[in-house]
Amino acid sequence: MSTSFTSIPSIDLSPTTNKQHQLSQLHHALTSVGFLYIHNHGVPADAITDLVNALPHLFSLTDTAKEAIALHHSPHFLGYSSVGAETTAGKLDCREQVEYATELPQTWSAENGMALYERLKGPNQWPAEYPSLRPIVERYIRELTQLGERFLRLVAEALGLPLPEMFFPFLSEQHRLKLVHYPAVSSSSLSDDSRQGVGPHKDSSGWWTFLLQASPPHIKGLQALNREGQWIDVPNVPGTFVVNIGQAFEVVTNGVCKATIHRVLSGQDERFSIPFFQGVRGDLTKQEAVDTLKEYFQPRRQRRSLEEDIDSPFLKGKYNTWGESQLRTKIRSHRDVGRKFYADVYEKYIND
Ligand SMILES: O=C(O)CCC(=O)C(=O)O
Ligand SMILES: [Fe+2]
Repeated sequence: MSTSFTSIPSIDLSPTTNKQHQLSQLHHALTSVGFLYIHNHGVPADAITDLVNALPHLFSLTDTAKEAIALHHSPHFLGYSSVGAETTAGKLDCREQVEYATELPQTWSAENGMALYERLKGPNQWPAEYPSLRPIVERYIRELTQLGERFLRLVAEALGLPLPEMFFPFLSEQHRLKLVHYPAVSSSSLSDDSRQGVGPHKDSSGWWTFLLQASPPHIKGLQALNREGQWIDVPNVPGTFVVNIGQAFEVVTNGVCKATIHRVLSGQDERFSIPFFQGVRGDLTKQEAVDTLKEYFQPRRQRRSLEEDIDSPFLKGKYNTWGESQLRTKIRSHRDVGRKFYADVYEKYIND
């Protein structure tokens, strides 16, 4: 569990910053907060502004154009989904989104014996009405892939691992990017809990999340939960990414680095955001995740069981690989896609 932090630390990634100070700040953020900002991150400003400027245009495409790239056309769960298509913590979220990923060919086929979760990898859907979007998104994914690797080296150092690339073998070749639009709601009469943009959750789809808040700083919404049960605002600080731990990283670090619960409240202004989910390799097994780096991560207190202390559906679930656990989550959240492309396993994943 995260501590009773009341603000989110910010780490300077500049190569010229004081290294000792940087690593000790990072260590604190990793083990006590689970949420941080990074600045001087090295991603070129125009790679960011090009994408930020694209979002209002993308989401103002016609319903027909959005339908043409809808998620239900894609066995890879890539594409557009409309407001009300997702629930989190048992309640409907209020956001529309387009999901992209590292552009890959589909190599899975029913005949070639590859694991079914390999079918999550495949090509994106690009809107014909907005051809200039593709190079902008592809460049951004490339830049964030590199940022993710730079950051992971520093994390390994801050956590005292002997080699900077010790987290790399857990990564997938596929990272996922969501372009998200929270429409404005008339919120004057609503309590915080009823303005659900996205409900309370830990990031379950990746290793680390790098989030770009893509609306002006006065537009709030993102909040992280501390140990006292207080929601702490995570405002948009220009020039930063918000970085947070995903559930697989929590497992691999033996619960020493926690994935912190967060949510988004909708407001009277629309809001845009862009989370990048660093991908985890599909064939990673529970055993491997738990054992590989265990010697470096001793929990601070005695625990009765691993599952008690590490709150991870992957660890608690029936399925042994990360890939299968992800596929199950995707099918359960987007049942139309599941029924259409994964008929053989649909019932199993819905009812297990
Ligand atoms: O929109 C945001 O600021 C956060 C979104 C988020 O937490 C998510 O999509 O996992
Ligand atoms: Fe999230």
